Amino acid sequence: MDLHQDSNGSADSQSDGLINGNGTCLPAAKVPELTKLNSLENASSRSLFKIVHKILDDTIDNKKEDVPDRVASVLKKLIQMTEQQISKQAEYFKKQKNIYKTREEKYQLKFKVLGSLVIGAAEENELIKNQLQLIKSEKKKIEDIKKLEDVELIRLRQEKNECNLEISKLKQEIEITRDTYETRYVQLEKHGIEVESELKNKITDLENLLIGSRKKVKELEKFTESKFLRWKKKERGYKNFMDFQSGSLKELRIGSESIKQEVLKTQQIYTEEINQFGMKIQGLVDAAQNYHTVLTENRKLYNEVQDLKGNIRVYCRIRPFLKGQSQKQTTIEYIGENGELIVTNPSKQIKESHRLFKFNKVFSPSATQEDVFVDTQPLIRSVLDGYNVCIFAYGQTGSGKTYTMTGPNVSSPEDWGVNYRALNDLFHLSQTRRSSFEYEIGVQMVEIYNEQVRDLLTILTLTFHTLGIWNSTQPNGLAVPDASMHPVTSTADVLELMNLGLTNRAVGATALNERSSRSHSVLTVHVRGVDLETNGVLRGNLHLVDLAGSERVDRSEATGDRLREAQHINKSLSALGDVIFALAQKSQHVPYRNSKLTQVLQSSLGGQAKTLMFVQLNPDVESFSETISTLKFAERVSGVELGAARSNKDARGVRELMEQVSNLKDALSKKDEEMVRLRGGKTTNGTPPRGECLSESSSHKDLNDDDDDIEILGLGEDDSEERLSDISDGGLSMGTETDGSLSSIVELTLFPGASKPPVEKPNVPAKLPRPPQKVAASSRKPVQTGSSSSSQRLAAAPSRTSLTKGLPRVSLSSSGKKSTPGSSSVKPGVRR
Ligand SMILES: Nc1ncnc2c1ncn2[C@@H]1O[C@H](COP(=O)(O)OP(=O)(O)OP(=O)(O)O)[C@@H](O)[C@H]1O
Repeated sequence: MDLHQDSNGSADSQSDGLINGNGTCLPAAKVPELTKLNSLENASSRSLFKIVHKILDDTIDNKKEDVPDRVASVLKKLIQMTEQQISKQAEYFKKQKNIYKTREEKYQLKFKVLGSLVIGAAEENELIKNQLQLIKSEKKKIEDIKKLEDVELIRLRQEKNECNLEISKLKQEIEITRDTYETRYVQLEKHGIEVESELKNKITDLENLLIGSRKKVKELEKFTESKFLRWKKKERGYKNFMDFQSGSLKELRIGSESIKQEVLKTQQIYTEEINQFGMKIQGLVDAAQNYHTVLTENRKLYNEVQDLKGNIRVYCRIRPFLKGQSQKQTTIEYIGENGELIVTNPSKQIKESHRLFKFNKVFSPSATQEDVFVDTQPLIRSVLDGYNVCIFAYGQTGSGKTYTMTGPNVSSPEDWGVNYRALNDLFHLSQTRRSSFEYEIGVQMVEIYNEQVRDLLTILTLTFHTLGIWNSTQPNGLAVPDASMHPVTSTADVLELMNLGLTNRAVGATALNERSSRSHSVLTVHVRGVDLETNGVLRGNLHLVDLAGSERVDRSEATGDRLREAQHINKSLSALGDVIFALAQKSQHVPYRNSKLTQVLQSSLGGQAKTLMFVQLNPDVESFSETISTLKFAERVSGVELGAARSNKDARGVRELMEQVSNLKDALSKKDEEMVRLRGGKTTNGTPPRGECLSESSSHKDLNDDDDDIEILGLGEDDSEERLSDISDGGLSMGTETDGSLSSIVELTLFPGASKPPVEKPNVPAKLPRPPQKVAASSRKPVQTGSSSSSQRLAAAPSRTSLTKGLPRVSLSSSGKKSTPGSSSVKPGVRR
């Protein structure tokens, strides 16, 4: 606030006077009095300033000396007032500030309220707008309806007019109709009166009739009553009859109850008996199980004996249908676990279409390379013990010979055939024996093509060098010394060499098989072992032979070179058959020299070697006749005994083996006795149990197994023997062929486990297949069957039959040179 203003806010004093406390201006002459202290108290600041100015002016003008005290007091007062005013002003400002603050807050609140009010108002506004919109649309609709109603109203009005017109018309019509009806009514009334009188007459007539009818009803009631009484009588009679019937029914029930009790008793007795019977059967099952164990052991022993006797083993392998052949019909009807095989020609449902063969083993199409090798392994391993072993694959083109011997894919060990697996196994075994033996293994591989021997392990040149063959008595035991010998120490070496060999192998094309091998390939593994303890040397060699296809020449449609090839192949296969046969006959002369193949294999086909033949079959029905001739050949081979295999070491070993043979024979006879005991002792006709017979001829074991099976099925001894004897009529053959009608019987009798139910045939054949061993065995005694005709037939059986019966004939005629006399036939029971 301006200092020139007093506390009451009065106006400025005049320039020449002072303003007093009431706001009036003081004259300048009174100033000195006012400056006295008590009067200054109430002076305003403006007047004080004026006083100060006056004093100062006076002082300047008059130069008075008492001025300073008064001035000082005035100034002091002035300052105090100024201070008070300032503090008042400050307080006033503070208050004002607080007031403003509260006002501001209030206003802010109001602002907020107003803001929310504004938002609410806006929303409301929006709603109202919407409602307005709705009302507008509603209004429009109502207006539309109203328009429609107006139109309707006009239409109704028109209708009303029309109706009015109609009504007036109708009214006129009604008037007319009423008049006509009235006249009609009068007429009808007249008529009614006439009819009434008529009806009254009729009613009196009817009443008379009713009286008559009532009379009749009464009569009828009397008649019905008498009938009812009669029926009642009858009912009583029936009731008596029913009572009698129910009485007898009760009696029947009691009777049936007692029968039931009896049946229950009988059932109980039966159950007990069945339980006892079950226990007996259990005993029989146990016995049968033991019997089977004994059978298995016997079979093992038999195999060992057969091994020692030197029987040529025959394994039959059936190849599966190739891709794209799945729709083809198969000729294989049955594959038994014990080497039985039934082939049939499904396209010809004739009697002879079923044929049974029996070999050491039959591998089904699903058999793996490993399965095949596992059964071959023991034979291969004996090479390390100094034995000569020959394994060859025989069969028509495309039947799987190369698959079995070599395998389809060398790079995959699972596909390896017998060749690779054999060498692999030999390496493995020689390693495990290295502490007691030191082995050297060498490999030769030759091919016999058109009767020329060629080395397959030299680098291929355009012209093959034909090699000479030495006989096996050469000091080094090599049949083809000129063929390169390759020492091998690992499977990798073998793989490398055989790859070279396979590349070099001559492959020709025929109509039957594009890849058909038209040559025999012979892989020979030579093993030389030194016993580190005794320094004794043993030598063994293994011939692994993949023969060329055995099919007939006419079928392959070959001409020219191919015909010549086929003739050579057939000639060598015939020669192989002849050699095997001569060995079986113990002939003085064995015709090794008839073919290069037999010359090469000489050391492994002799009496001291172990021989295994894989018979390969194509299951395709088109190959049926080839299959049969292959199987016939194999069947003949399977019965051939070459004599005990001998190890190529000192004689001590042979003696040991002979001892082993007699020990095995003893063990076998014991087993036979045990088996007879299990089967229930002696036979009914007093003959010694067959086991005793068989113990004398242990090589009959397979047949014996069959006999046992027959007996289990309840066929009489005599009967079965007769049949078995009859079979030998077949001559040489190891008697395993049979006709079509036999198949079911064969299944039932030889393979009781076969699931196929036997089909009843009208003519049961008198022959049963006879496994080869029985016929071929030298020590076989004629079986006492009580049927003289069968034994006569056995005696009268042809003495010799060609071993090469199943072989193609073209080569024989074309070569013009047949095997040595005696080699073309075989005795039915090969005697030793
Ligand atoms: N067990 C099998 N499993 C699968 N395929 C097989 C079997 N056996 C043979 N094959 C196939 O059948 C075909 C013919 O087989 P392979 O060449 O071994 O017959 P082959 O008898 O050696 O014929 P060739 O007389 O011409 O030498 C081949 O494609 C082969 O892979």
